[in-house]
Amino acid sequence: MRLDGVGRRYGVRGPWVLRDVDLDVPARALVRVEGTNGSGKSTLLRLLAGIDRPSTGRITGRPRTAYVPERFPVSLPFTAVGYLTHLGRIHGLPGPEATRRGTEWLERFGAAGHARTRLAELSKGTSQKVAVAQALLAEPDLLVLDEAWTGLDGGAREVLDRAVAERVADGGTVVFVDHDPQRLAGAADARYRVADGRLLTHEESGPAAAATAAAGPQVLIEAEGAAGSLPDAGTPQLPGGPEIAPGPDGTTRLTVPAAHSDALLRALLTARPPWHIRSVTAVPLPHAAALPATDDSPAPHEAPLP
Ligand SMILES: Nc1ncnc2c1ncn2[C@@H]1O[C@H](COP(=O)(O)OP(=O)(O)OP(=O)(O)O)[C@@H](O)[C@H]1O
Repeated sequence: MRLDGVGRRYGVRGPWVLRDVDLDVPARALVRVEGTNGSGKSTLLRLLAGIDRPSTGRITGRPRTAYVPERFPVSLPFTAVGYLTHLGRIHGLPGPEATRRGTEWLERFGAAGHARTRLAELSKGTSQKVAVAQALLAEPDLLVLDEAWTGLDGGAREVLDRAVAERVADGGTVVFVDHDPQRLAGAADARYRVADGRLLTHEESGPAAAATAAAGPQVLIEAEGAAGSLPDAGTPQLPGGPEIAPGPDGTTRLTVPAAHSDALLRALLTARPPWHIRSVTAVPLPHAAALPATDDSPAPHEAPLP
């Protein structure tokens, strides 16, 4: 499956929760997604699970997918096994096979005694076992787990850890979010972080990367536009978290690490109404002044944009 230029905002004027997400979801892989509260992890997982659609961009090549949402709809009028049979049929299984697999997963999770209990009467932990079982019984090619371990007892967490490993061993892909940084520690094939509306690889987002970006080359963008046209102006959601200062003739000067300048330019140019870019200038590194000057030192690059 592939995400190309995917963005998601809630409401036509809402702030962008995700922007410009390009992602190849590999086959046979365990993928961890991290990020602070409210950064957009669940939003990304809903897009990956296919239960929400991007506001912009495209998702192609969707495999057979199952999803454990962050919140389970407990008010549905089913017993646990009735619900699992129903969901199994939605996943394309014949009814008796869906019931067999559902019952088996309830047994594995130590919840067989609640097979005939109505969903509304289940404890939170047992509801979560049912939520996880409905996804596992489908044996999907892509399994999306949004904090699926939360509320499970220790034994059930181990069963889910094993089930995830089995899915990947069978050639599936599991994408998960979990608040415990030790969850499946060391097993993930890829790690991503949602930050400032962007999806970054673990390497791009680590403290070392942040420090390198901050200490590395900076770019000064001089632009003209209506402050109100940038929904995220002045918030960390603006790519690269630029330093913003008034410039000459009513312009605004935005300084960002060079690694984020393209993303910031895109944000300015796609704002409504769009900003006009006056100039983009590489800022010399602060320690450059301490180095002996040479005649062939590169001059700061200054490039007015069309
Ligand atoms: N259905 C919705 N309607 C409006 N805004 C939403 C909706 N769902 C999420 N948001 C907003 O999108 C942003 C990202 O939310 P999301 O739930 O994706 O973050 P998260 O990283 O999963 O957070 P948490 O770690 O707290 O679960 C938040 O500002 C949230 O308020």
